[in-house]
Amino acid sequence: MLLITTLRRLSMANVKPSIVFVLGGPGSGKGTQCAKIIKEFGYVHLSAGDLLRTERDIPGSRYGDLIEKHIRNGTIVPVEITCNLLHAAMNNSRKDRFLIDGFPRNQDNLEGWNREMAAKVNLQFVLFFDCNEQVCIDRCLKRGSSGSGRSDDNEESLKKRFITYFKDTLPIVDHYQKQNLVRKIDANSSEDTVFEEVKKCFKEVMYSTLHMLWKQSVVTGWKTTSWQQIHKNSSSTFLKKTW
Ligand SMILES: Nc1ncnc2c1ncn2[C@@H]1O[C@H](COP(=O)(O)OP(=O)(O)OP(=O)(O)O)[C@@H](O)[C@H]1O
Ligand SMILES: Nc1ccn([C@H]2C[C@H](O)[C@@H](COP(=O)(O)O)O2)c(=O)n1
Repeated sequence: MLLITTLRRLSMANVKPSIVFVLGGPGSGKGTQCAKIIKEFGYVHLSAGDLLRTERDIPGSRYGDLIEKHIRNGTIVPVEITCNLLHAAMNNSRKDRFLIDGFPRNQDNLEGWNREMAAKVNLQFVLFFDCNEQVCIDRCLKRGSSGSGRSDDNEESLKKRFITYFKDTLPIVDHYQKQNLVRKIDANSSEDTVFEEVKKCFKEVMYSTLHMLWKQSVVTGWKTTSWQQIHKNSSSTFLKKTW
């Protein structure tokens, strides 16, 4: 146990915040799954959409009208606004691991992030929720009729949001796929079934990071137990508590 805690500290010696981008169509379950991930694995959840809605609702915000126009039209707010909100939320949290939900959503988002933030963080992977369009639409309409209060949970906005998703967001997923960074999850089934897949994915990434750190510690001559011993000790309860 002590050993792995030490390994983790070593990993943070060179600290850059770790980021997982969470992408998928409107209603694919990004927010729902992020809520589960933070409980199990201790990340901070930052939803670009939520940050924009909060900014829109601040009385006198100079961006309020612009944000609302984009939300209703299903188009994407200029990256300078979204990236600043994300950056501020990361700084304010004082934590070092973030799920960034609903970003980057188009080429402008990607370029702005690469300009301002990419070098300051460690992008772990992109979690991509692959979900049938009609399943997503039904979920969002149900969310709207159950009182979400969202101005875009209606058929007209959803049509536009899906046009943006197919035209602008999927190419961003492809971009990261080419770098082998995408972990695709089938998001059509129940919340719990989807989460089982999500958990597998996070555990794989964590073990492979631990393994890399363990190999480094061996290279630098640090006395360690065998990898098998570490693997045996790092149960999922352990990962939940310490990772
Ligand atoms: N696997 C699932 N099965 C059925 N309903 C689900 C599932 N996952 C989420 N939902 C429901 O579908 C709706 C949309 O889910 P959620 O808000 O998590 O999606 P999202 O991808 O974050 O959406 P958006 O991009 O519009 O913010 C919610 O009402 C949620 O309770
Ligand atoms: N990177 C982003 C994320 C969100 N928005 C705007 C436009 C979206 O339709 C809306 C809702 O986002 P969601 O809650 O579905 O993630 O917010 C954006 O412009 N840029």
